[in-house]
Amino acid sequence: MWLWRSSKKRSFAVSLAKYVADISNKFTSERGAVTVCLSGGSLISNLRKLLEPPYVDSIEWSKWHVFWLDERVVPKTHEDSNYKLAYDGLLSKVPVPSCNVYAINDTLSAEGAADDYETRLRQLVKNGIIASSSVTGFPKFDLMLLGMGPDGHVASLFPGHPLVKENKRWVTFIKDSPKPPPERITFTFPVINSTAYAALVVTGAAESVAVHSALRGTQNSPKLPVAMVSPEGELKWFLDRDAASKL
Ligand SMILES: O=C1O[C@H](COP(=O)(O)O)[C@@H](O)[C@H](O)[C@H]1O
Repeated sequence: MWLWRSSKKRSFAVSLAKYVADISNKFTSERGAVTVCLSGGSLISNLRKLLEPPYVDSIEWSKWHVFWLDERVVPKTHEDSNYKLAYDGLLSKVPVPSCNVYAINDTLSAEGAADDYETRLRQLVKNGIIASSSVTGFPKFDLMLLGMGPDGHVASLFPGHPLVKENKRWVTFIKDSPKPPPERITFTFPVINSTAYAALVVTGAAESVAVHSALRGTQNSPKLPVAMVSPEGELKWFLDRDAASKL
């Protein structure tokens, strides 16, 4: 596990952009494509330096395939949509082909949208766009960019919720999310933990207690969802000064 702590907001965003660009370049040159999973929340603004030189010009955006670790079951035009957040803040400003952007079907129920997303992922594994983990048999995305809420949730996997124990489904749904909106779909931990590269990108003082619990907690501390992120590949934490303030 690798930890990057920042004392300046600017260098935090630059370090994150360099990390994403380096991984993107590795996969696009090695296998002609890169599968990138986005979160909602503060992540998209934390990726802002990707839109500036040298990163915006060095990334082969046409080879990106974009997924969501979790999505709120709302229309794509709704202010709560993680797709809308990413589209407005990143995807509308770079030449990722629209056919490579895998948004949920927002006309379906939460159950239906989760089933549909999992079916589409299975198809993309079959045709080789998404790799498959030889260790777990779950899909192996190239890069997951995870945010974390102040309660230690990642994707839409919340502390104490039974979904954190789901070990068969690739994508599941929640109808009682403690954070609004209540209906969401989410990747499960076996999928998250099969990724090749994962970055936990955390900013803000409100998150510092959960960061401390995940990184310095004792065995007696309750295990937050964020502490269950343990990929077979590489995990890096990107913390700004406020999020790291209790370490
Ligand atoms: O609801 C959500 O929250 C988490 C954390 O958001 P943040 O604003 O505290 O960074 C986010 O990672 C997730 O994708 C989103 O649906």
